[in-house]
Amino acid sequence: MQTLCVRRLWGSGQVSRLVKGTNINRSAGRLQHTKVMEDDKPWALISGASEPGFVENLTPITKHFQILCYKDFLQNPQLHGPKIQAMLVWDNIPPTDPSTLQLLPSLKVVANGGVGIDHLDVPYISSLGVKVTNTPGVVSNATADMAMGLLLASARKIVQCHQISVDPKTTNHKPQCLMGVEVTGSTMGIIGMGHIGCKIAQRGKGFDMKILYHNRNRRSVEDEQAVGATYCEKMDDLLKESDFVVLAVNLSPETTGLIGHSVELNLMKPTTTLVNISRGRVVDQEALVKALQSGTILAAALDVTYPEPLPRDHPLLGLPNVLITPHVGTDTLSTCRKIVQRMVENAVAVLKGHSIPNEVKPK
Ligand SMILES: O=C(O)[C@H](O)CO
Repeated sequence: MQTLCVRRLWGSGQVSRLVKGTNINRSAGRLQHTKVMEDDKPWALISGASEPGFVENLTPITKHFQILCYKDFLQNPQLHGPKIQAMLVWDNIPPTDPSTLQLLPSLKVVANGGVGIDHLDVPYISSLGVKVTNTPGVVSNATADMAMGLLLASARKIVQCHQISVDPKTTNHKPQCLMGVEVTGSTMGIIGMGHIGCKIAQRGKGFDMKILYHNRNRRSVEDEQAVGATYCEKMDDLLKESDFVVLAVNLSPETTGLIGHSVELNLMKPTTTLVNISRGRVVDQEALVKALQSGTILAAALDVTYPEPLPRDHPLLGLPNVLITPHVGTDTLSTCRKIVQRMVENAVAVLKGHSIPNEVKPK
């Protein structure tokens, strides 16, 4: 039996009626859960692993779109075809493989929620005449906060401190192994000085840190002064000097495996902590495991890995000097609201032929 489950429009309370032109037989008597507005709003397909309704409830998407979740779309071939004009990509889960795109002949925009678009094949999507957009800027503060959170938590062993504090079997609440690393006055090397990198630098300044950075292109002197960061033309110099190396680059063919064993990890000091809030593949993970096991570097604090999540038997999970979070850099309610808002603005701009706030062009 086929079940139709177009997402319920929150608060609408309206009589069910399918948008005209959608070829679904109402007489099947399975539409009692389907609330669809009686208007001509374009349909948007939404991907993601969040709980049903999560994204739609962050901001009033339904003012602009009739929303259809990807699972429902897959299960209901009646919904394939020309209705859907926008795809809203959430959680970096992109249903943009060629076979899915074939089912969406009227698609005009793939609007990504987030700045990283490494999960999208932009040249291919663009070759179909479909625009791609992302949400830079709005993610930066939350991601920079997370970088500092990971850095501090790793340096001051906050997770271990918590575990010992709540362990009913503990007799020694302040063992020496909880001794931390001083953050104030240390040196932070930021690789990737885009919007997020700059925000991390500003935060580092608040901790009286010396800030070094390496970037494809040197920032202007004004930018450097504004964030108080010193440029290292050679990444090696940054790696040798930093107490905390923070990765804030986009994932691209040039940055894949940027931090590997034979050179980069070996250049770091045995007292250095690696913080990654960019993408897991920027680091050669096997090399990282070896470097952490052998004491080549002190610790790693990772919001991103590959894959995500790691298999439960992955060696990184068993190391005492690793702190891992599940790619939550942008996950605050207010930032997620801003992301969805921007996704929608981008998608609406494409459909209305207006200037697009954040178009991503194929390289
Ligand atoms: O790219 C981003 O903005 C975040 O990692 C969320 O995907």
